[in-house]
Amino acid sequence: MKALHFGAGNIGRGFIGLLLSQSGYEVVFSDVNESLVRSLQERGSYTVTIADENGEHIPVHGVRAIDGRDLALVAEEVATADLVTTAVGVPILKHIAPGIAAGIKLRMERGGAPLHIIACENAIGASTQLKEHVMGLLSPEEKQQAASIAAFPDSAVDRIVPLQHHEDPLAVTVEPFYEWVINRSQMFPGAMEIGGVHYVDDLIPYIERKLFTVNTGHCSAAYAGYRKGYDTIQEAMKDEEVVGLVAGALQETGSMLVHAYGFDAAEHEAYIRKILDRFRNPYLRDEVVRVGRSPIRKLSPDDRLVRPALRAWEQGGSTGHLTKVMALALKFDYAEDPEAAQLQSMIAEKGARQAFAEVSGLGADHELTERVMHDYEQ
Ligand SMILES: NC(=O)c1ccc[n+]([C@@H]2O[C@H](COP(=O)([O-])OP(=O)(O)OC[C@H]3O[C@@H](n4cnc5c(N)ncnc54)[C@H](O)[C@@H]3O)[C@@H](O)[C@H]2O)c1
Ligand SMILES: O=P(O)(O)OC[C@@H](O)[C@@H](O)[C@H](O)[C@H](O)CO
Repeated sequence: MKALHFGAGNIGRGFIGLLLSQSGYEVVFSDVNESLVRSLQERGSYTVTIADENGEHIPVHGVRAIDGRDLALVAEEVATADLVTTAVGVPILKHIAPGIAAGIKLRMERGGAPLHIIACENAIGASTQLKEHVMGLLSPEEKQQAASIAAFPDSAVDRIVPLQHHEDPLAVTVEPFYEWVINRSQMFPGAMEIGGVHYVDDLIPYIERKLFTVNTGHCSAAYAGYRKGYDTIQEAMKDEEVVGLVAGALQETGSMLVHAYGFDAAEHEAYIRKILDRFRNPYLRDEVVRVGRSPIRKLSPDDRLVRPALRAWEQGGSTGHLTKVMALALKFDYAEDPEAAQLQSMIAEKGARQAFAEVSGLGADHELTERVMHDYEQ
């Protein structure tokens, strides 16, 4: 069995590639980073280290890599794969769509077997977004035929993999915890399941619980930590003021999630506590600028801040910590992050209120915008 995985970066090598290899797949990475592709081609293996007291090294053997810019090569791999996965970042999905569309066409010409294409990105409905990009490149007839040969089940992935700073460019250190949940109801019936993956019939509660707890909490620590001059999440989580903000934001999203999905309140509390401990993992060094990266995406309507805050507000719940985090996101002026730079230019040009209204999709005079602006001024 062969899995083609787009994105040989941190989560690609440290989570998806590792798990697929352990499940018996030959893993082929497609990436546009030339030196990364060359190293993988030369070595055909890499090592994942688990960030805990044992520091286990897990070798991943028998991997291949291809240049993601070579459309014909990508299409050939898609046409002959048993599974396609991605971890490239949501904005990149449209750029990998042409190779996938060309591969599906080849597969249809050759009468190939049905294929699952799974985006492992931090977003609600990422595979569905990828499907729209891919289908947009096919003719109406091809689209109809493609529906019976390619399915795009949505998924939720959870494993903290920081930026890597090793001498070995392929080495990757990951936290021990991992969770990969896939929406079975979007799969072809009777399809083979991947070992170590949790399959569910309704993904929405899982992806929202993950995104609005792990990622809301994570970016709260990042934006507060950045403001206070900390380099890492681990340093920020030693500051009681930061922890108070993170925990407060997670109480707000937690009440909203328990109310919306009927999660057991005590179990959700335990889930939050475990996540706070994961952020504190002393064997990891996770930079605040990675976790806070792309603040425009993180402040967008369906992402980890605006969506849970709006839903909590609609339910009559508290949002005071979430609005503070959004104000801190507006203050994330890390010049090397292109979205942070763009957001700061928007703020300089139009003012913070208008910039926030545009990126969040909330009106300039929405009550939540008022609260964010109040926190921003403070
Ligand atoms: N790192 C984490 O802790 C983590 C955890 C869960 C989910 N995610 C999600 O996984 C995705 C990737 O995150 P990451 O931290 O691994 O980032 P990363 O930057 O380490 O990896 C992304 C990889 O995609 C490659 N890429 C870019 N354009 C490409 C293209 N056109 N074709 C093929 N490859 C291309 C890059 O060269 C890079 O190697 C993001 O959506 C992120 O939100 C990350
Ligand atoms: O990848 P992003 O930019 O959406 O979010 C940054 C981190 O919060 C994220 O990568 C987490 O480490 C990951 O989602 C944990 O599962």
